[in-house]
Amino acid sequence: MVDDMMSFYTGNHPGGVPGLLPRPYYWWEGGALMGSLIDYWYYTADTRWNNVTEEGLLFQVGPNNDYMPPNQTMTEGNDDQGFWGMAVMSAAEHNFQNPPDDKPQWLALAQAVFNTQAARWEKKDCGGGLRWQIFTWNNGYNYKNSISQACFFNIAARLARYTGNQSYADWAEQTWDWMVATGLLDLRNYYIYDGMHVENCSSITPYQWTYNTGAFLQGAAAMYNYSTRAAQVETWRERIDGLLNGSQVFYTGDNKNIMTEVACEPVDLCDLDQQSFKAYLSRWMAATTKWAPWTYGRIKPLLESSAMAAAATCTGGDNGRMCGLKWNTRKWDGSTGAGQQMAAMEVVLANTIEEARLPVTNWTGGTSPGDPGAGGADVGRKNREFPPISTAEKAGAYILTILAIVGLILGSVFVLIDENDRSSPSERLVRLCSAAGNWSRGLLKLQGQGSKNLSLNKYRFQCRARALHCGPVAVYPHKDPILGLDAFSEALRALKSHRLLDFYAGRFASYGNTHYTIALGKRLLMTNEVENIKTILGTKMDDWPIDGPRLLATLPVLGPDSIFTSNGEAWHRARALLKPSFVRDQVADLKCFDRHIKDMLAAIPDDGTTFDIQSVLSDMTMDSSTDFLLGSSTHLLTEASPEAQQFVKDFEYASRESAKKARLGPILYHLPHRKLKEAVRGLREYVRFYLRRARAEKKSGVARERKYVFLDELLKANPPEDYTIDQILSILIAGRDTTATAMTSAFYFLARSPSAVEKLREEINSVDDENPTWEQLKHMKYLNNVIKEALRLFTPVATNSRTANKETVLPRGGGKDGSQPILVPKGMSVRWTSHALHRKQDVYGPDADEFRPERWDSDLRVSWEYIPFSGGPRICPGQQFALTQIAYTLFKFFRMFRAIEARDSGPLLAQTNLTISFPYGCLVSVTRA
Ligand code: HEM
Repeated sequence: MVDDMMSFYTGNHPGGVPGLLPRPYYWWEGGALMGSLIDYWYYTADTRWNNVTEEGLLFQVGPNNDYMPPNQTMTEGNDDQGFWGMAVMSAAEHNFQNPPDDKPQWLALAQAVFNTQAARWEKKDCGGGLRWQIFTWNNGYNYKNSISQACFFNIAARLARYTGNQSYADWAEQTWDWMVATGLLDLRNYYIYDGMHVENCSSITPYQWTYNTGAFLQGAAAMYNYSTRAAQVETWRERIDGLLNGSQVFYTGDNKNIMTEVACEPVDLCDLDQQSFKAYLSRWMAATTKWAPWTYGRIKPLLESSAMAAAATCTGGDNGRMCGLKWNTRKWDGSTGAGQQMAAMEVVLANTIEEARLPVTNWTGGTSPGDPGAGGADVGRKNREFPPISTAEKAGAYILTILAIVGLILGSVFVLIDENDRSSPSERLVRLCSAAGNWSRGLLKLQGQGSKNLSLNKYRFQCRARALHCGPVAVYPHKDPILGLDAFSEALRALKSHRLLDFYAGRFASYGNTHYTIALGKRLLMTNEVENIKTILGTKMDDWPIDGPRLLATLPVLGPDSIFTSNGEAWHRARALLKPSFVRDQVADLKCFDRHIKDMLAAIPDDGTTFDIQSVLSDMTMDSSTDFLLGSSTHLLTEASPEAQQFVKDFEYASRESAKKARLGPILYHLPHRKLKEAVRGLREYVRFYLRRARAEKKSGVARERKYVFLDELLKANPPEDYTIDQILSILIAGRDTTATAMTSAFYFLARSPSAVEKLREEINSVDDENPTWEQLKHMKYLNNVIKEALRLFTPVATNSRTANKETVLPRGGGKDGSQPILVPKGMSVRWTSHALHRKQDVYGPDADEFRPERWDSDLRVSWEYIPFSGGPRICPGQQFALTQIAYTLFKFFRMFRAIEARDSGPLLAQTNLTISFPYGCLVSVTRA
């Protein structure tokens, strides 16, 4: 096992650096590996690796013999230094071969680490503790994490035991007390949480790692062993038992006895660092039994079951012996690494702890010379020795400066790049991304590299995700490392060429059903997962209000109080007001509609001339909508008044421009748009005129020509005038273009499918009445299949979005394969495309892109996989109204015409605004029956 572990080590190869694991492993893990080598020798007495170990431990001490080598200070944290300190402490305790006299000695090195860290104890923020990072300029300086305290506590306690010096014990006590006082160590369950930012000491990052518990456990055992006063002995005994109770959280499996890195293993998100953590819990649990012997009966069975499970995973790699990460699967999980090998080896060796020697002290055979004053210089804490800055780094720094300014212009962030800041471009990049928050790079890059040496501040979210066992999606569909410019310009090109829906579909195919994308420097989560859409629209609707892009696209026209733009109470009020107006009587009243159909049919050339059917259908839906809503049609198909023509012009302009504005993003969105404002004012005044007329007629008791007018129904509740206008315009926006698009796409497909037309006509002609009733239409199966299929393939609301109003979880998209839950941060907008959803081959079969109305005759069962009218509480209230109109139009059309022929070739391109429309129309010709 040791040889397999050492197959990752290159420090003893020609050109290798002693003590270091090769990149991408961090420096600290070299120290941890040295600790494993000392353990290996301690348990087995095999000395083969001792010289390599000694060489590695001595090579990394740095010029002041305190494990602060200048080339590591860029990222060195107290915990990193601590791991080297604990390794040399083990060397002293096990009487590992002592270095030559002219070299620093193990115990003195451990004391140097302790001294430098004790000097860093800082009371100002959070009342004490060590910061994670040592240097003010490093990310993570403002974070106080448990592992930094754990390493310090562990070394202090062991030094107290080894040297008998009470001042070490005092520091250990103080560290323990501070951990408890801050809540990082929760005495109710002895859970140890990750850490906290000094800006808010009460906001604790709540995930738990095995190594924190392990380091405190062994330290507590050292304190127990060191203590002489009965009360103190009893206190530490209690604490050890408490920590052992708390450690139970790390054991999973049927019998809860297999060690597991629970914050990352189940979701396949353990980074390179975390892959090794179980090595340390194993190491320190075993060591605990030496100083707190009563724990043996409890610890040994856990080590045994874990070792057996770990060994069962060691069947991988080219040699068939490499160990995996997930012990509780009892088979190799396909992963290999130094961490996996260290962990498996340590847990197996730990099982022989009973036979192993007791660690020594100064009085019980310890031979390592100490130096209580070592490490006092603590160089680097205030001054850093910089590696020379290269030309490439300078160039990188300039680029990043420019990008930072671009970030400001785009309204995202500005990262001040200080002339004296000598950090490398990649460090700056990381800082830029972290400050940007919304920018893509932060989470992604660091997730790949392991985030240990980088600020947890920027990973707070990722860490939360781990803690909650829901991994972030790992795929970012842009190549540009910073702004995602190429993805953005590709999307813009697709939008301009009316292929945005294909572009989205391509992204889903390439990057999975849930992935992040970039729009104007802001991250946006794309999802095509049925479960996620159901959660957003249904089960967790309250977490997902209309906001972000979806809101911006309608706000200029509708204002914040309409049914289409409001949320919460305001939305409930608007919905309650409108819902009764969608009554069955009105839906089934086809008389109002019949008039406009007749106008439309009369406007169609029946001499074989090519015409754009979308145009006549749009006119018809505007005429019928205004008639139904206001009691007065625009009569676009016959003799529209100049006011009506202006109204329609304003309506179309305002819809188009507000959609465009939404695409500019939240900053540029606020630029004034005078023409849009004027168009909106015109729209509202037009509706206001009819509203006042309806009020006046109501007052004077003038009878309506038609029995049902939507406005009359609304006025029964006597809402304020502008509020009523908001709602009327909402329905116009919601109902007009959607219905026109649904009809256009039905004709588009029928014009290309003579057999479907034949079948449809057969069904239509089987009805005796010229004017079918609502019930008759409902019973026409093929007709309804045609409509369903058209709504599937070109669903009018092709994309939609919502924005999380709190940190929340979606069921799918996290983890390596996207099958795990995913944590979504507050403020993140999530977009789905019903267009892509409706064409999923796993739901609709390999011919999902084809128009085949018959598919609805089969046993195709869909629920959230088919959502042309959305779903959940905000489901379209106009659904029956729209379906009836479409069915009636098709019925009347095919009673009059026996054939429809496509007069354009090429794919049907879609312009994507709030609803889709066909930018080049839909050219057809017809033949009279
Ligand atoms: C084929 C035609 C139609 C389709 C495909 C359709 C689709 C939709 C969709 C997908 C939504 C949800 C939008 C969102 O939550 O962001 C919606 C909402 C809505 N639709 Fe429709 N719709 C159609 C016709 C109509 C008609 C004819 C009316 C009214 C006469 C109407 C009134 C509404 C209203 C008021 C809402 C907002 C509901 C709410 O937020 O509570 N729709 N529609």
